[in-house]
Amino acid sequence: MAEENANQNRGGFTTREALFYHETIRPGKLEIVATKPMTSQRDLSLAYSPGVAAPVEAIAADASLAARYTAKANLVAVISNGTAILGLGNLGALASKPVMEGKAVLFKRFADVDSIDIELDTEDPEAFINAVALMEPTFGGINLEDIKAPECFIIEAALRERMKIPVMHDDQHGTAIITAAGLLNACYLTDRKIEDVKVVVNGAGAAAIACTALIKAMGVRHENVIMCDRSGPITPGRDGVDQWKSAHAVATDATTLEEALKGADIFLGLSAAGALKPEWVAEMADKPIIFAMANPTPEIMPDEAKAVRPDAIIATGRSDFPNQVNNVLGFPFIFRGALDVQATTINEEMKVAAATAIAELARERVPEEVASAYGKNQKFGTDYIIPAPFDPRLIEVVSSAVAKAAMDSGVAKAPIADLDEYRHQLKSRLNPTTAVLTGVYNEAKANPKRMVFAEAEEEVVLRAAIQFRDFGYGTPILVGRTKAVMDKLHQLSVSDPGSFEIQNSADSEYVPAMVDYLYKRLQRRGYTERDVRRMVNQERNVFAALLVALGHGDGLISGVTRTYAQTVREVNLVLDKKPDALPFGIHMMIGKNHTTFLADTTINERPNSEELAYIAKETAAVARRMGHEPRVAFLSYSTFGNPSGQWLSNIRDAVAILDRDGCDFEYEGEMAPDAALNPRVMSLYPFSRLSAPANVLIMPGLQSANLSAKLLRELGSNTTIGPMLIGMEKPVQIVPMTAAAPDVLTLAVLSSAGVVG
Ligand SMILES: NC(=O)C1=CN([C@@H]2O[C@H](COP(=O)(O)OP(=O)(O)OC[C@H]3O[C@@H](n4cnc5c(N)ncnc54)[C@H](OP(=O)(O)O)[C@@H]3O)[C@@H](O)[C@H]2O)C=CC1
Ligand SMILES: CC(=O)C(=O)O
Ligand SMILES: [Mg+2]
Repeated sequence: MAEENANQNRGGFTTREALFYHETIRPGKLEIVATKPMTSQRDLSLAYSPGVAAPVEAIAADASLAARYTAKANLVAVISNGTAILGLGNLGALASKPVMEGKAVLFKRFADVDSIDIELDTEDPEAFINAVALMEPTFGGINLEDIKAPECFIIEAALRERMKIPVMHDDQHGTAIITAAGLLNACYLTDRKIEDVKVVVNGAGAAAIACTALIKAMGVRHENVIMCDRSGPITPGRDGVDQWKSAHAVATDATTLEEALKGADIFLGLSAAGALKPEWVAEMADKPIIFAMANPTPEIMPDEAKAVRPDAIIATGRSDFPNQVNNVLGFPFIFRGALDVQATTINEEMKVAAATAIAELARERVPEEVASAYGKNQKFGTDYIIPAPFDPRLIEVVSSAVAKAAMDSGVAKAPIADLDEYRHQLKSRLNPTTAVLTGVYNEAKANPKRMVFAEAEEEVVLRAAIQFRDFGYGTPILVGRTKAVMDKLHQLSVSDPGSFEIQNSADSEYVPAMVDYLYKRLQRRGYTERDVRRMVNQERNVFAALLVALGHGDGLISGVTRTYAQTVREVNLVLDKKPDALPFGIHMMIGKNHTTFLADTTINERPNSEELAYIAKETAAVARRMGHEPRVAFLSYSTFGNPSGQWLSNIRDAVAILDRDGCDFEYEGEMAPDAALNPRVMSLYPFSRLSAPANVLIMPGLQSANLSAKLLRELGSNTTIGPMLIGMEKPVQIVPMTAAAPDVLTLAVLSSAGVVG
């Protein structure tokens, strides 16, 4: 690779970096992961011979059981012959593999659809059709990709006819759905009526023809669309025009793309890099809408278009510019919905439902995860006409709309009875935290509290506070300098900043009472009134805790500007622990199939047996409040005395205390983590009182607890929530200094729902 090629800028990275990405870790972007254990002779017998005969016979007797006993129902093939790889042209089946692997990964990442790429080395439609049709037993759906027109039309129509599973050529229909959604919103933003817009489509291939058909079905008038191919506008009777292009022929005086664009409202580019010149854009109507969707290089770069038409709305197919109009927003979610109802096809109703759902979603407030991922505030407008691919709402909203449309139009073999429950499952599918925390969120909403956000000048905290209010969890009280907080609220495009309660120690009416209260509390602990006044005025944790102590707020959240220990110290100046309580910390680890609670991860360095027993009981209670039947393991390096050691008696005594107290949950110890968590190791100890792997792990000391929590956060694949502080007289939560807004929000909600505290 010549050095200048290696360093070619490809939009924020070089050719070398893109190649390294594909080469490193292991070549390519995909691997297959088994869903069942395969570690013992028994596993082998079950998975393969003789066990596998059971599902074989069942499926032979009833084909529908393939959905139950195999991966078929959630498996989609991404199939290409490489004749139209993005906008790079016909580079052959093998060269298309990186794109197809990529699409397979996107299926998994965005919609938990298992997917595999298949590249077929043929340009003969008949051979292609036969090869794909024969694969019907393997897959739940077929996503055709990057097959050029007009062969793609013949191939897709034949396969839809022959196969009883959904077949969709993504470059046609996936693209059309997203384009329609984007155009609806762009027209809305520029006050255009869909039936009046004048559109020039550049390109007359797979994507262009399908997009044009769909926007016409949604109201754009046939005579208002001029479609151009490499030879210019397609007019009735023009030579060399096939049946698919001629369906969009219109009479026009324009003989070139340039002429066609004069006065046009919309340019829809599904052609090739650089096909649109800035000087032609200059001739378009006011507030022109420019969708330059060729990949990887658009028909015109956004800055070139903006330079001549600052009033334009511009979209491309790329992730590195605003308004990514790309079928990645569609195909994962469309297939998710289709698979979930076992749709026999993807019909027009399902496509229109998807387009409408995506368009409507863009008009709603953008969630924090998206704002964090994109590093800026996104709000419906000319630079945000369509949701971003990382928007976690897409799966819920688009897939459920598609599933419903499939049911309503009679193509669902397995209709869903409870669509609300289905939406909930969709949400949880990618984010197990959602499933675990939904009950807590609902509890918070049912009984909204006033939560003091002690560090409201910090953006992560402010974002969390805004969501706390907007999602109806309660009322945030923002502690900070009034102007600094107001400026940040404006920067975050909050429409009603004046409606937030801001508490500023410089002018709060509560200060005299606070000083009075705190002085009484601290005067015999070495503090003068002047010390106290200074702390109230200058220490935001002290001021915030006083708001709670004096009843102006129900709970407190802090931690991003001070270390954990310092924040605890400042809060303790004002608030006590609960009588007879031992404050401690819990980390919650949420994995795909299990949730585990770890304690004490923050406060007590060497808990004695009474303290360990207390921590176990309280952590079990938190687990239960969060809907998990607790199974407590007291962890150690030793399992039931082996190896022996001098640190074990504490743990044994803690178990004896639970025996004495007659607890209503399972507990056991001392045990090493494998004896607590791994069923095979557990089976070596048939006398153990744990009926299943433990989900509450009581650690022997702060060192091991804190290290484990942090190691799991850094090295494990689980989502970590916490530390959650237990045992304070008022709900107080202290987040890590590295917390992002969703972490702050989660702890605020857990606290306000009374689940922890
Ligand atoms: N953003 C997105 O989500 C998507 C973008 N695309 C992009 O759309 C483009 C076309 O893809 P696809 O439809 O699958 O490919 P096809 O091969 O089916 O179609 C290509 C079309 O583009 C036309 N074309 C090529 N160069 C020019 C040019 N300079 N001026 C006018 N027309 C031109 C061809 O004209 P002719 O018929 O005369 O050969 C043909 O009609 C690609 O760049 C692709 O990356 C596609 C799908 C999704
Ligand atoms: C995005 C896509 O599918 C394409 O450019 O072909
Ligand atoms: Mg494509």
